[in-house]
Amino acid sequence: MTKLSVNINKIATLRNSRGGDLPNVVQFAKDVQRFGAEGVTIHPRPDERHIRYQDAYDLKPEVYTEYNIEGNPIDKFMAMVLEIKPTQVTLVPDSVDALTSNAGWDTVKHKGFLIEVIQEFKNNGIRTSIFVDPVLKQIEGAKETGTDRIELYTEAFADEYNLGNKKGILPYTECADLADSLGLGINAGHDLSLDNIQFFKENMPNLLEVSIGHALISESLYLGVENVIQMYLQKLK
Ligand SMILES: CC(=O)[C@@H](O)[C@H](O)COP(=O)(O)O
Ligand SMILES: NCC(=O)COP(=O)(O)O
Repeated sequence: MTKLSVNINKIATLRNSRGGDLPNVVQFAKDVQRFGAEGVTIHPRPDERHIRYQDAYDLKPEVYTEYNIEGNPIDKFMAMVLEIKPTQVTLVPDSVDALTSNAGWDTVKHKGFLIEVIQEFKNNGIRTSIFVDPVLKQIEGAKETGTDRIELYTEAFADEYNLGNKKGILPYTECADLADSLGLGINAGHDLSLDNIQFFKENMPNLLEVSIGHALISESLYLGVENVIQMYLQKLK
């Protein structure tokens, strides 16, 4: 059984575009859980252009499933996560100006830093995960940091799948086998969608959790628009 954690960054991005509180991020988190999502993921960035730090606090009492906070562990991020104490923190090495996450950690180069940060989160009872590319030496490096889990960065898989190349799954299955043998839990995310998720899941038997945002929110718009148009037409009669 693989848990679905819904990344609600896009809801905050839409809200921020008009400055008000529509759509309401906390209400959306409550709704996705009511509809069956098994977790809520947010990824606050230093410039807060998507989800804001205040949202992370506001969500805390409302997320009764798994609360996963992703981000680069700069001081401000660490202080916030240590105060909120979500179920899981996922460490992502984003640069400040990254449009979206675009690389996993170099777990070999940053081993010392990651050991320190992970220890601090674990001492506070927060499960840890590290965002990594599907590269065997990065999985071995992740094991040495003491992390509970890895999150496999799935953009490369999604791109290949889109092009019709199903072999793009192979680095992921190899890394998953290795992670499993090392006792690391396996999460995955980035560009997963209704198109590719079933194939990914079927090939990753030990997949604990996926976090999905961009495609899931876009698909919700496409799949919901007919209903909403009909509702407007009724009111305009
Ligand atoms: C680590 C990861 O792949 C996601 O957190 C992704 O970065 C979503 O963040 P944005 O919605 O800010 O692009
Ligand atoms: N960790 C990945 C995530 O939260 C969502 O990524 P995406 O579906 O928005 O690409």
